[in-house]
Amino acid sequence: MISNIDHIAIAVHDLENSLEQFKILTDATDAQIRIEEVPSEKVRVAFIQIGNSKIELLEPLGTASPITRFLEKRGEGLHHIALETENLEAEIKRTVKENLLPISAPSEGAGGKKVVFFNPKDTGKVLVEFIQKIQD
Ligand SMILES: CC[C@@H](C(=O)O)C(=O)SCCNC(=O)CCNC(=O)[C@H](O)C(C)(C)COP(=O)(O)OP(=O)(O)OC[C@H]1O[C@@H](n2cnc3c(N)ncnc32)[C@H](O)[C@@H]1OP(=O)(O)O
Ligand SMILES: [Co+2]
Repeated sequence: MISNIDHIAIAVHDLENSLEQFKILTDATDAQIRIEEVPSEKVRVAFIQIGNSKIELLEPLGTASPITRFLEKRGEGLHHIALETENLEAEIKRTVKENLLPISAPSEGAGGKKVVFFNPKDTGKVLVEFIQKIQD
């Protein structure tokens, strides 16, 4: 089951600069913000927690990052939405049954959570991430 919109991600050139803007927009305190490097995805990321969801700001780590390519082709802006589930494998099986296949096998995202992406060409030109909830 998809239980929540975990985050909405925005590709940015300069994480600190964009974070300052989004702190003003959201009135977030430092306690709501977490910054992390995710080498497996070649990104540096800032999460701003807002209720049950987050805004994820993505800065590329190096030229091979998918965010580098995105910024070159499309500039800064909305990059993906992430849908949360308690059972990633079950959700992948469910979509595969409907002929909707992920881009690749699940990998490690921010906070060590398992994530998987669907190609925007199959999902209304919007990149969609599934992210597995860590059980409390
Ligand atoms: C922080 C870790 C993790 C988390 O825990 O939340 C993350 O969020 S990591 C985020 C970064 N990682 C990824 O984005 C991985 C998944 N992405 C990919 O596999 C690729 O970027 C892609 C989506 C398959 C595109 O790669 P590629 O085909 O090589 O790029 P092109 O530049 O050739 O684009 C083809 C086509 O797709 C359009 N496109 C690209 N990115 C997006 C996007 N984010 N949203 C919508 N559309 C996108 C691009 O414009 C091209 O379209 P056309 O020009 O019309 O052909
Ligand atoms: Co994400």
